[in-house]
Amino acid sequence: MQHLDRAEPLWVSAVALIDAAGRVLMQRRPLGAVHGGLWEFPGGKLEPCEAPEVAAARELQEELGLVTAPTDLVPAAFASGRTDGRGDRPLIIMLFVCTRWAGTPEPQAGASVGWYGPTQLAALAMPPLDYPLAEGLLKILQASAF
Ligand SMILES: Nc1nc2c([nH]c(=O)n2[C@@H]2O[C@H](COP(=O)(O)OP(=O)(O)OP(=O)(O)O)[C@@H](O)[C@H]2O)c(=O)[nH]1
Repeated sequence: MQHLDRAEPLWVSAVALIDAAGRVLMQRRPLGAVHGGLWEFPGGKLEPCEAPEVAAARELQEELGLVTAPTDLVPAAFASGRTDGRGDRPLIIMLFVCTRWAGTPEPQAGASVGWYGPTQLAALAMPPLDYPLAEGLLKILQASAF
């Protein structure tokens, strides 16, 4: 009999911004934060009753000052695990691909961003669930014309 987990999952939306050269924007978490210094896809937690695409667009605006339309966010991959740091609950991260946005990424204090090609992306140090997300993304990028 499987153990029933009664903790509410934490739902997170994340975005792979792809530029004209096929590079992916990654964000480095501030040192001292949970997963400090690691590279992740920009994004964040869904607010109550918020649709994943809407959360993803909101997080891009809040974290990087970028404007995107939720309709320009294409579902690409998801990863499931458990939260690290504070608490221990199921964690589900939904990754979208986006090739159209307005603005130049401006990371918040302590964070930084970089554009990475597929080989570089695979070699970055990331939080645990960003690895399967990156793997899923790279398969999609290989198979498509993004
Ligand atoms: N991207 C990513 N986030 C993870 C992983 N594991 C894990 O617990 N998280 C947590 O998922 C949450 C992502 O939401 P967020 O991006 O809005 O969080 P945040 O940096 O503002 O930090 P916060 O939790 O202090 O508000 C964070 O609490 C982060 O620590 C993982 O493998 N990848």
